[in-house]
Amino acid sequence: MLNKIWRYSHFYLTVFSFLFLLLASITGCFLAFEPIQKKLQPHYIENAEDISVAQLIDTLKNKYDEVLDVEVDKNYFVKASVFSMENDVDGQFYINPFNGNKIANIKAKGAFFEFLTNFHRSLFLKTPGRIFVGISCFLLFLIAITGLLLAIKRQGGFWKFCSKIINDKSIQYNHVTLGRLLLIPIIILALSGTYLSMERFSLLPEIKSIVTQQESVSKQTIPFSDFPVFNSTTLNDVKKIEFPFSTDEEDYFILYLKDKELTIHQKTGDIVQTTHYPFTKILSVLSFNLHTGAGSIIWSLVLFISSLAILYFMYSGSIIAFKRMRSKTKNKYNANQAHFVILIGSENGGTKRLGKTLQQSLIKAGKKVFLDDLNNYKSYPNIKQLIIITSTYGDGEPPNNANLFLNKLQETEISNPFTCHVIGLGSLSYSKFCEFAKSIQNQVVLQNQITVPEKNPLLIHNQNYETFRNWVLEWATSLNLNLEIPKLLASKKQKETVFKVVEKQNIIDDYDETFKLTLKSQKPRRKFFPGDLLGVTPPNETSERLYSIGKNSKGDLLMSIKKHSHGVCSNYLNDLKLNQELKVTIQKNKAFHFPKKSKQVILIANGTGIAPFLGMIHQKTKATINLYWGTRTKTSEELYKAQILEALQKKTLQTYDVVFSKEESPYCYVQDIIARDEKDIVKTLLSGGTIMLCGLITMRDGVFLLLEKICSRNNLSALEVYKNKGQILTDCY
Ligand SMILES: Cc1cc2nc3c(=O)[nH]c(=O)nc-3n(C[C@H](O)[C@H](O)[C@H](O)COP(=O)(O)O)c2cc1C
Repeated sequence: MLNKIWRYSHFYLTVFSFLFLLLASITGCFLAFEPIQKKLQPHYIENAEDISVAQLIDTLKNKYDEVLDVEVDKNYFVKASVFSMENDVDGQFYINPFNGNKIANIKAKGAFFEFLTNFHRSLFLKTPGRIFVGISCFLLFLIAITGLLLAIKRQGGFWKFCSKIINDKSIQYNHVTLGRLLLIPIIILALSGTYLSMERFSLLPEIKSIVTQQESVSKQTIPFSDFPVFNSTTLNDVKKIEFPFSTDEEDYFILYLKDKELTIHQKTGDIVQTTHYPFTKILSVLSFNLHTGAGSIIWSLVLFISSLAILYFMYSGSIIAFKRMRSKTKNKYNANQAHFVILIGSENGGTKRLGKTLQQSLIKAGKKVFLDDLNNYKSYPNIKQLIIITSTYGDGEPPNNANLFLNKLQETEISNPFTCHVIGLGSLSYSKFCEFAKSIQNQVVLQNQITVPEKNPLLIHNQNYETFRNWVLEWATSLNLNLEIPKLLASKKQKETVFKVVEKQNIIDDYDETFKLTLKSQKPRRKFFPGDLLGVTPPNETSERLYSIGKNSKGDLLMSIKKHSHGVCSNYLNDLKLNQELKVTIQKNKAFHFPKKSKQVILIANGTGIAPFLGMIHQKTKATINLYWGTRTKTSEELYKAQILEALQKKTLQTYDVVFSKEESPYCYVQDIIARDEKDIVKTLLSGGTIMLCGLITMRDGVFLLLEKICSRNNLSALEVYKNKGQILTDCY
């Protein structure tokens, strides 16, 4: 409940103050450079703050006929007002406090910074603007605090707040990590700004200065340079020194320090009056310095980074909020009608996306399905299958919308029996990998009315969609369900690109017809990688077909397609003529890109699944590549032979093994030669190398069976571990 309050407050506070924070942060970024730019001025004298007042007064009295006052600003620039017989050194100007020499005239504040300061303070809206900026500043403080509370919850408690955050490359990771780093400067920025606004509108309590008076006790006249108070005070503490108006004893030195004012007898050097400023005034000076960075380059830089970070938080926060809103649940059937119930445990919406994809596939297959949060679990009168998909947070804890589930599971009476499957999403970087899914599995097996076919839940690392999709397909097959689940998670509509057919080659053998299309990108040129997917929508059709694509050594796009006699898309592509243009989309498929870090890569394909590998074998890489391909006949090999030989010659491909299932040969299927090369497989898995599979699901299942045996025969980890580590990549259909 509390967590919900923090989350909504964090969100709505940001929404209310969005525009003001945006403008204030942008101007703040520039204003942070003002103190830096000041320190780079020629009249900046290093170590000026260490000079004693006695030394400064002595120097000035000797140099000028009369001195009226001296001011020391936040950057320790010293301004003196003097009378002198020499014209050019009369009036007020900057001096070098070491020798009293004039170093620069006083200039008005730069027009640029003047403009920015006014905009930053009031957005040129005068008093209402100042009020809004002040309120936004306070809201920024509340946003920081609610963000802190949310982060503490996410990390699994106050003491774990500072523990390592695992980089799951998500925008949340950047949001939380940066927030943790810059939390304190941002809170200081927000509080000091709020304080200055409160002071401006007289909202601070009125506290009077405390004045204490003393009699001048000594009667002896001593030189200024011997005054104890002048000797013990350096310019570091001084804001202003007013000199006595005349030599009359009733006229005093007034020394304005950061926290008090001293009235000093001009003959004896005794302090005759001390005015202690109230703490509200001292805080005001401190707030000004902290909010503007005055006097410190390092703090100015911290403020600059913090202002930039606020802009980033607004961006990343918007993306996170948008993703959450997009993952809101919509149901076609209600809980009472549903035969299939999908319950989700998700904090940031990733898990919900998978649930929604399954929901849509089931609806397309004509099934009554209901999707909800795990926390809303109740009795479902018509349920047959319950699918629980959940992530894990904190240190093995439930995500926000699932913390009540385990209790509800025990308390809810089940009216009719059903089957339950549990899928866990998590990250292997956490010691308690998918712990919450495991806890659910342990609890559901104890329920009498629930059948749990799997001994263990399916555990998915890094939201690997391919693993999820494969599970769904297997689950659907076990229920005799004809389920279509997209190859890729739905993403935003892709832009269409025009390609031209530059080569087409057909091969017909005794079994089927296969053809290879070479396409050149026309305008707008599109970058693509082998393994990406090409979306083709045949004329008069609405649904897009996706093909894995390769690349030849010239950078042209390669497609390898089997012609189906009634296949609308394969016939459309086969009918394309040379130089004919076609509009397609390219969908990034990062999950099947060539691994950049692996030193050894084994590529396994059957049939037209060789297409993406035709590109990968031409890549410049330090990895050793071994290609295994299974096809039916020697004739079908002719389509790709030239490219494969070229790669072998150029040594971008190290070995190539082909097996023919319909020819006389020692091996029939790719699994057979892989079994022959067991040692290489073991070496690849142990050295962190990658095995990539592309082709038919039946081929994939056969290879997986073999790999499982190889793993257990050689005392390797279970195949699942390598899949989860991303060492086994598949693109199968
Ligand atoms: C702060 C934090 C703590 C996490 N703790 C765990 C954990 O203990 N075990 C685990 O397997 N995954 C953990 N994860 C990973 C998430 O479960 C994983 O990223 C999941 O896919 C997020 O799904 P969602 O977007 O639906 O919330 C953690 C992630 C974060 C950001």
